[in-house]
Amino acid sequence: MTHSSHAAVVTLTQITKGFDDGGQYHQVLNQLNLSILPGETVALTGPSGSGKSTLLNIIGGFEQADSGELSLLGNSTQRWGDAEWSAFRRRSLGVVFQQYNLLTPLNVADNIQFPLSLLGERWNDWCDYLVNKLGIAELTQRAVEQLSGGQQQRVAIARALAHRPALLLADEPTGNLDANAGDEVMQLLVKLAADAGTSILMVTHSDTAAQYMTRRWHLEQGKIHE
Ligand SMILES: Nc1ncnc2c1ncn2[C@@H]1O[C@H](COP(=O)(O)OP(=O)(O)OP(=O)(O)O)[C@@H](O)[C@H]1O
Repeated sequence: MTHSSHAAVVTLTQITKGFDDGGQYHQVLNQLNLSILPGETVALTGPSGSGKSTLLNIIGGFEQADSGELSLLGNSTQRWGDAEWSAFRRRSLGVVFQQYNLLTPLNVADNIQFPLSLLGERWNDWCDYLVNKLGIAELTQRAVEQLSGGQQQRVAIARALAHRPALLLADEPTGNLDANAGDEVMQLLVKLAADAGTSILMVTHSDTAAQYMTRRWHLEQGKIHE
């Protein structure tokens, strides 16, 4: 896999996806042509059921489009098998969900180190920077289930950015937080992703959260309106 710093992080060409809905074909994504450049941040909005999660899942390789082409970091994914997808996710992808999905038997530091350990790397200065900025430096030895929701989401952000991925996929990252905690998390997410050179694609129902991104894709009836 080559990695050109000038290539788009994500390029979708004529991406189409539908599902069988009780014998009827229901088209969710209709010939989408989109790209995300290095460092760009995009809010993905749209009504419930419009296909936002489906689009995120296709970009992360968790679901396959019916037709069209997906390129990541300038590489067509058409012929990728499990090994190429794993390598891409390990090296170049971070994810943050509404449910924090932390590894509960592990403490904070081990959660943050986890993506690095998959790359044969260790805790480093960037990890120190992340936990300091996120205000969780004092919590690194704590079990994650002892933390508040806002604290757990900060740990999830540190884990998602620990390996400075090219792309962060976020699905309602502030969905479980109150307005103040949500604003704080969004500010930190945007700042730290910028420091890491990470592009963001974030699904959200929240206008407030969407405003933190520089672009907005509104998905409705299979099409994106920007
Ligand atoms: N595996 C599947 N099999 C059948 N239908 C599916 C499948 N996955 C998604 N769908 C359908 O595709 C449509 C889009 O679903 P998706 O979850 O992507 O929407 P969404 O915009 O993320 O919704 P929400 O905002 O409610 O999370 C929905 O009508 C859903 O029922």
